[in-house]
Amino acid sequence: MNPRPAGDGFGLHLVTDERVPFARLLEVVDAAASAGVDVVQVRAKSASGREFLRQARAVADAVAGRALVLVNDRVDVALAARDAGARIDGVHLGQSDLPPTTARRLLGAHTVVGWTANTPAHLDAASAFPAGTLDYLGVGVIRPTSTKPNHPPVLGVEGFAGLAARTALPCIAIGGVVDGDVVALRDAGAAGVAVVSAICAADDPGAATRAFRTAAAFATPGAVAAR
Ligand SMILES: Cc1ncc(COP(=O)(O)OP(=O)(O)O)c(N)n1
Ligand SMILES: Cc1nc(C(=O)O)sc1CCOP(=O)(O)O
Ligand SMILES: [Mg+2]
Repeated sequence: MNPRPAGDGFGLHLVTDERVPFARLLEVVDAAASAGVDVVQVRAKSASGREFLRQARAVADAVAGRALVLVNDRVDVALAARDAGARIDGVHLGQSDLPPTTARRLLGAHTVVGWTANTPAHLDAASAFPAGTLDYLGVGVIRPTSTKPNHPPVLGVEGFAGLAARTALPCIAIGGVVDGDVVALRDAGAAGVAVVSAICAADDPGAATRAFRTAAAFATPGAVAAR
């Protein structure tokens, strides 16, 4: 089960920003879902398990089936939110979270499991998992970003391309990405982009989402050939 791309075939992931007051964040999620975001990932690094569960359920309610909803880091929170009736489509796991093989077993085949891969060794480890373990890789950072303190080294578009070339898995570019990067990242092999600030900090998150969608449409192979 791959993260469902929009009609232009380019995946747009919104990762929630815990710096934004939660009521505003739900407005952002609603606007982005209306404007065609493909995936909303609930990220709440400093929340308790109980608070993270509350946020995951509320985000899933706000999305209301218009995009996939993933939980960052916490398989237990994804399971608990599902148990409470929320539509949770999967998880995004980092290198220090539960192994993707465990997540796959616990969450089942019809669940999205994404994994962070920032180095050649991570890419090779991703390829070594049994087929069907992972749906996509998050690869970054493209640029320095204040959203993730102590983020991994900056790859730039060229560094991203080098990592993406090592795997057949879809690679989602993350870290400092803006809509003006979409064409270059797609040309570099990105199956999509994941953004926090570019949508969450925008005055008009719907317009910000549409700017990514428009850029992705211009970056489709057909549109490139037609230019
Ligand atoms: C799509 C996507 N890619 C990478 C990440 C980073 O995940 P992780 O390495 O677990 O870091 P945190 O987000 O937990 O700080 C991501 N969240 N999404
Ligand atoms: C959550 C996250 N993970 C990253 C990684 O490279 O693993 S970069 C990042 C933050 C992305 O936020 P923004 O779009 O505001 O730069
Ligand atoms: Mg993580």
